[in-house]
Amino acid sequence: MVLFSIMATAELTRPAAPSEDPKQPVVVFENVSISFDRNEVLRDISFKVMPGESRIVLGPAGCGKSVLLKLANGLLRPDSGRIFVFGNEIDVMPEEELFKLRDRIGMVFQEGALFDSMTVRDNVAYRLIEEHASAEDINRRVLEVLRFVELEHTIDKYPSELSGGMRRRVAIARAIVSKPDLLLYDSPTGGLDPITSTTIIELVVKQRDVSHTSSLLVTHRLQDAFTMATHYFDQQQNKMVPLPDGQLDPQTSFLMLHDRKLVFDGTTEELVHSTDPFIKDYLE
Ligand SMILES: Nc1ncnc2c1ncn2[C@@H]1O[C@H](COP(=O)(O)OP(=O)(O)OP(=O)(O)O)[C@@H](O)[C@H]1O
Repeated sequence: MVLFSIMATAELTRPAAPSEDPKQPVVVFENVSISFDRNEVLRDISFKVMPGESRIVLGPAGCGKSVLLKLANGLLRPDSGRIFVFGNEIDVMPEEELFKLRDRIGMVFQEGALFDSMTVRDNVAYRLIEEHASAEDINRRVLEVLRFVELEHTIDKYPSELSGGMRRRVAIARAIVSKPDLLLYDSPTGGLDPITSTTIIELVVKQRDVSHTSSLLVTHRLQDAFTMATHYFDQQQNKMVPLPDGQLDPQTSFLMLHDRKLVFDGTTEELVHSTDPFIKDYLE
């Protein structure tokens, strides 16, 4: 296993997105539990996401990582506990208010989940159309995000004409089109080969370092997680590069779920040095 040196400097700390109060958590889970048909999936989960932070959610298959993301955008409601997003308690929020709140949240679903019958343009524009943005604004913004994910040339194609990696890029473009303050990524590299996965993580890191958007990212690939923790996006070189001197990104940290509970909440350094037998086993 690779061990990393502690980030000694504060200058790599990213600022909060301009619309955010840097001291107010973007997401707070307080003692959240949820069951389906008496099958308890999450028990007493508490954690925070601060502005500009990327929190990577790890854990074995079926441990509730997707459920946690769905709780964070109000698609599921907890049985007990409280969830705050942008300071609003969402577990008691009426559906129409949740709808408005979700305008500030971008979600990249498992497998991308694009609309197959729509072109790339319409997939990406979907949310802006729902928000009744003007045709001119929609065009401009769709082109802007497709350029960001380097897929401008696919604008008139259908998802079936794209590779798996391209479809994920479109899914990311669709999630960021309305400039969200929180991004929820559900296994953005799931089912992709390692090389394509790295290009998707490079895009996630680019989004993180260019827009400073807070995020929760579920992944099955430890490699993705450690790439995010050890790299940054260099805008001059227009590529992702390792942080100097083996440093770690101070705003990328980890949550680990196991057997319904949150068994880890901490930094990369703390994770790799954990003496917990389950975590050691998981990392190996
Ligand atoms: N809407 C639902 N109704 C009933 N059970 C559900 C529902 N959503 C999730 N579950 C159950 O909750 C558990 C956790 O599911 P979840 O998809 O969150 O796991 P995960 O950690 O994301 O898994 P994976 O790593 O395989 O993607 C599973 O047992 C699943 O069957």
